[in-house]
Amino acid sequence: MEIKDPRNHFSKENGALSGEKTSKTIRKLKDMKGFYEDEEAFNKMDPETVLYEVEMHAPVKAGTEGGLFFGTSFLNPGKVGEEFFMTKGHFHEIINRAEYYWGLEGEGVLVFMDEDGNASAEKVCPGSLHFVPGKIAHRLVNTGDTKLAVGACWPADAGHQYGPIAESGFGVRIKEKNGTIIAE
Ligand SMILES: O=P(O)(O)OC[C@H]1O[C@H](O)[C@H](O)[C@@H](O)[C@@H]1O
Ligand SMILES: [Fe+2]
Repeated sequence: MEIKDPRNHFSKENGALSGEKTSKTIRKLKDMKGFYEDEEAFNKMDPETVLYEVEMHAPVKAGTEGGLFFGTSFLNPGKVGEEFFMTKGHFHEIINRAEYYWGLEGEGVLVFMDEDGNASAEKVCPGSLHFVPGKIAHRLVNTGDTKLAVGACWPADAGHQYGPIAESGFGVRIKEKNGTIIAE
């Protein structure tokens, strides 16, 4: 029997993916209307500004029970007003589905929120490991001056539920005030 070469690779430095069945999603400022607090600052910025990119390895179809997806998110550094660049954030469509995140490069914060709107936050750094339990919304924030790269692995049938976040946010925003990173 032939021992084959691996079909996929990820960069040990920043998690960049290569190989079969990988895809890339780009999210720009214009995709996040209503997500940031300072609408005046938002409207002054170039809507084509790239906020983050997600590379994904999807060996099975979305919705496959028992399947897994593997991805790396790359968040650019920057702010809208005082608020750091962040992902949209989501609950899973099948809400009890959990997920792992791990920090690869850069500095950030992972914000969690339960179904009652109670929020909490953890620092993300190279080598940090984060378990996101089911029924918990999650959002990544880049609090550094460099790109934040974070790996993730989640069930292929988890799906994304953005509605509740678009409506009422996470109850907490990660900002820089007087040179300090705060959650308020
Ligand atoms: O979907 P967003 O909230 O914009 O986050 C961007 C992406 O971040 C991680 O890689 C998640 O595991 C993905 O499922 C998610 O799509
Ligand atoms: Fe998720």
